[in-house]
Amino acid sequence: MRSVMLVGDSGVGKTCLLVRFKDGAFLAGSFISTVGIDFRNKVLNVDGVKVKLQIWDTAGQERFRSVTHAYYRDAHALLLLYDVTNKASFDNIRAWLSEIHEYAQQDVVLMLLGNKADASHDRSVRREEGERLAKEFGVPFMETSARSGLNVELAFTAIAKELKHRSMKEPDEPKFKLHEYVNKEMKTAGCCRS
Ligand SMILES: Nc1nc2c(ncn2[C@@H]2O[C@H](COP(=O)(O)OP(=O)(O)OP(=O)(O)O)[C@@H](O)[C@H]2O)c(=O)[nH]1
Repeated sequence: MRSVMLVGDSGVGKTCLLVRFKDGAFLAGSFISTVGIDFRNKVLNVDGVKVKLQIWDTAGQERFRSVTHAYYRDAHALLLLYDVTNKASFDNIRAWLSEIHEYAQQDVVLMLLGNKADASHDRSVRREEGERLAKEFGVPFMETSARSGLNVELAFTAIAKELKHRSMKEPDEPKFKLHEYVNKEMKTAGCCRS
């Protein structure tokens, strides 16, 4: 079982992203903030191998930070989210990265996601800004939408591929490079993969 944690400000869409991935649906209706931490399991078939993901949905609210800090250490991968319609959530990414640096394992698999890419009218963070920040910190990046499904499957599959590769360590197998995989997928998909 590989453990993946969703982190980022309150309201960026962590719960919705997980529900979209797990159930293929958008959690419409009023926003119910996560209290503390919650998890869902999902088994993925990665190149013919079953990869079990335990996906932790953390509360973004400041008052739950001490609860979530305790879980960082056990995470094999982190999906760090901001909301493209909320500039403050983007500006906070630097603070999230230093928190990750402090509490997570050094070799944790990390990916930055700009969520709510569907909300083009309310957008306040351009894709290029997300790309630039991700490049500065050397992490793979993609925009997602829990509402439309854009890149949701891809984000989790990319993480699962990397985790599978790390756990197998077969010397004959060519090294999987998460960065290259994401870049290639983004290029083929163009702007609008769902
Ligand atoms: N347009 C749009 N709205 C979204 C998307 N994802 C989430 N939302 C909305 O954003 C709000 C917050 O979503 P949540 O998934 O509950 O946010 P969260 O990050 O889990 O918040 P906390 O639990 O407080 O940390 C809800 O009203 C969702 O309907 C998306 O991809 N597009």
